[in-house]
Amino acid sequence: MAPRNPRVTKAFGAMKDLGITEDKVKPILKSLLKAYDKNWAPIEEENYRVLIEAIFENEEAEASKNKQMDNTNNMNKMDIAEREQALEVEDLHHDEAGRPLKRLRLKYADQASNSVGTSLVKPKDEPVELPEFQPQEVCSVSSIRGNGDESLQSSSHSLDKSKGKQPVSPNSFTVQERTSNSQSLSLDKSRTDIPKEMDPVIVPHQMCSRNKGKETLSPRFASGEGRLELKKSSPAVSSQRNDCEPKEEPFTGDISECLPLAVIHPESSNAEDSTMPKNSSGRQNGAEPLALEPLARKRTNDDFSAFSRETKTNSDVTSITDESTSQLQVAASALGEVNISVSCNMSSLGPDFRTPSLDDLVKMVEDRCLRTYKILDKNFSVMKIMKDMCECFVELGSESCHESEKTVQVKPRIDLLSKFPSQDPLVGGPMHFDYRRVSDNAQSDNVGDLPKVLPLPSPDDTPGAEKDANGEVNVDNGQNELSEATCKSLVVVRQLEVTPDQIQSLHDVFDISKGQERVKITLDRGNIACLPSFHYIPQNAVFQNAYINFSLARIGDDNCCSSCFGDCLSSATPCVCAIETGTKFAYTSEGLVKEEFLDECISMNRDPKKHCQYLCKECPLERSKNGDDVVEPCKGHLVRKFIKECWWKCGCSKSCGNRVVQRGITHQLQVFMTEGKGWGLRTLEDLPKGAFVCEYVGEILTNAELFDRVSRSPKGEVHSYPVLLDADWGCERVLKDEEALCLDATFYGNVARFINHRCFDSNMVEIPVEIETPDHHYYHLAFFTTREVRAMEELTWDYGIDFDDVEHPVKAFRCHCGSRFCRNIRRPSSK
Ligand SMILES: C[S@@+](CC[C@H](N)C(=O)[O-])C[C@H]1O[C@@H](n2cnc3c(N)ncnc32)[C@H](O)[C@@H]1O
Repeated sequence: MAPRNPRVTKAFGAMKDLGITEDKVKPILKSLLKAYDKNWAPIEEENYRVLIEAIFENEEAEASKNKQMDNTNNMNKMDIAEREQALEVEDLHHDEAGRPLKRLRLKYADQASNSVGTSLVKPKDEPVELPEFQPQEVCSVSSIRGNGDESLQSSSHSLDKSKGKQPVSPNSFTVQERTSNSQSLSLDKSRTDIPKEMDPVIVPHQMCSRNKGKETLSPRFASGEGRLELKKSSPAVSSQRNDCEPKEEPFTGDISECLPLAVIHPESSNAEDSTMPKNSSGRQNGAEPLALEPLARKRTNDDFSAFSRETKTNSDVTSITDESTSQLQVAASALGEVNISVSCNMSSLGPDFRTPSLDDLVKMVEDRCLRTYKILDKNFSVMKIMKDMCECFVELGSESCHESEKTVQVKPRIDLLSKFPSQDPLVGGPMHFDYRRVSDNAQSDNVGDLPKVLPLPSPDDTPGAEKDANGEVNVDNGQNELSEATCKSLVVVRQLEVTPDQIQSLHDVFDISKGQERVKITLDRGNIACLPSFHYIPQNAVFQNAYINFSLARIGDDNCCSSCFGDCLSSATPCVCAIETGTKFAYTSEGLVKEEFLDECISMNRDPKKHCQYLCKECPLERSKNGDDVVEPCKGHLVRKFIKECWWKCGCSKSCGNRVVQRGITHQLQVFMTEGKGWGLRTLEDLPKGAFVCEYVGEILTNAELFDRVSRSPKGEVHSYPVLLDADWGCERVLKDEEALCLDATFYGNVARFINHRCFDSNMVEIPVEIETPDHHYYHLAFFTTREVRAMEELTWDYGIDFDDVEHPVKAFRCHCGSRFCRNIRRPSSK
């Protein structure tokens, strides 16, 4: 076992003198060291005052939690008299038999109430009586916020602002609320109805006063978890003026402090803060000069979707004191330093823990990712993911200034090893990835505008610039301490000409469905910036005029199996929902389309001429081509075989085997770049014949809307191939414009928008599926495999495109399907 760090020993000794055991001290000390970036000085100051306070707060938070639980349990059982009696006994017990920590704490707290933890925020309207040792300043209360426009409630305004260094008292703590609620919250400790996920995070305010005039790093103690995290009081994060922020004192530019100037907390960066004045460029005005652009910009759901997914959901954050074990923070300084920090709960680390080597760590993570996430690319790299994160952060943050900046130097760096010497058994800590942002702009004196940027000659000219094996330029001009990294460095030099479309795409690498499908839909790693911009929707949505009637009243008894229960497929006689498919269900119990039915569908699609075609009296397609003047005769629409699935009004269960398409995508799919056809879709797993892959989802347009849209679209705008829902068009009556429907996935769509066409022998066939409507006017278009499809095979369907129809508003492409039956190849070149 390595010798223990003497400072650790000393700290344990000092705590032992106070009757605090090592096992209580250890997690707190570890967290503090992490919070202070291994700077012992503030911890050792004033005979470990910070440490003692943090231990007290942990104790109290735990006791408070237990007490609340006990009270809730007891209250349910006792009548009022018993409650009063019990409270008296409890008070007595607390007074007489308080634990050493509690007694110590009371020495400071002449106002301490009976209820544990009353040191927390007082209600706004109650004046706070301060003990004489009330601290000079109080950190603002900040909050992990949801996407709403929640405002923050701070108690700080009601507290004394008198100067002078004071010992920390129970009343000197404020509470950070983490909430996903859209309501403002003022946490009153007397309340027992505080939801668990709003467990307070306690901030020893002295950290603020100590750092007055500089950016403040407040260690936040997540009660009950023995965890601290660094938190900067920034207006971009806390929407109320921070009382401990430097109001008069400008930023010193003291890089040695190396404090984050802005922090994006998971799901917290709804930076458009109505309480903060803005200058004409939309940035925050006022005395806080250091908030970075990325935080001053309005955050959209899409913008941060990748971060959100990779970080935490609101509920994750709010349940921090329970199951949550990790948190991601991104911090940026005005000097262009960005620090991505992952905090993990290390409470289970034993005393023998040794910091592993960086190479071992990276290797292990990569192995795990390859196994766990079915990543098939053996070149997958953790460093690449971290680099991507840095790039995304830069690109997001640089949106407003990208015109004036030519290059960005991204330099993620893992300094885990150099920062955490292995001989200190207590110190684990976050991985830091640092990068510098550099432009050819002159250095700005106005720190309130943009982060300062350093002039950068072309990377190749930069003194100390070296090209690594990948041709990436690694710059070290010796001007900053961070560039003296002894660890691995990655440098990427890239143009900042990134459009918002590309930014959105960058966010979708890990799941282009943004969590809206049951499975993740990944994007192949290559060329991620080129993915077309579109909104992922998992279900069709009406664009504007389409007439679709979903009402339950339309589903009569003869359209649903209300007397069924359980699984319709297992009943002896098929129910009414099977009538559509000839009183036989279309699906097998494995959820596959039955072979016989499937083969018929394939055959009809492959040779429509051979099969029956409807002819409309007045074809909506021709009508939209030619207007109302001369409507050409209908060229025919394929007669289609429908599947009818059970639905809400049916009596069967949700897991009934006659519900396949409505359950959504279940197989692992990936969008990838094909040769000659743009993006395509492939399966990452073997699929049997008849398997449901996905449905074609898009905007439901009227046929007229589609043609109007296509004709107005700028030249060169690529439309994903729209589909007509024309199965019903051949019915007796003439369809009105709003009744002739189609689907367009160009702007809103699902993964099907990436499926390419293959003439004749495609491995998927589209089958119309009736779910929530009793007729064929509106339906779902679902793709099923026509044969076994091996993992990594591209998925294709035959668009039914007539390459000779030059009048079709959606222009045909030059087909590169590669099929030996390709209809486009046979087309005479003159056409
Ligand atoms: C539904 S999208 C498919 C996804 C598309 N490849 C992309 O990159 O977004 C249809 C478009 O893909 C292209 N495409 C599809 N199948 C093709 C094929 N067999 N040969 C050439 N281009 C094809 C055409 O540009 C077509 O308009």
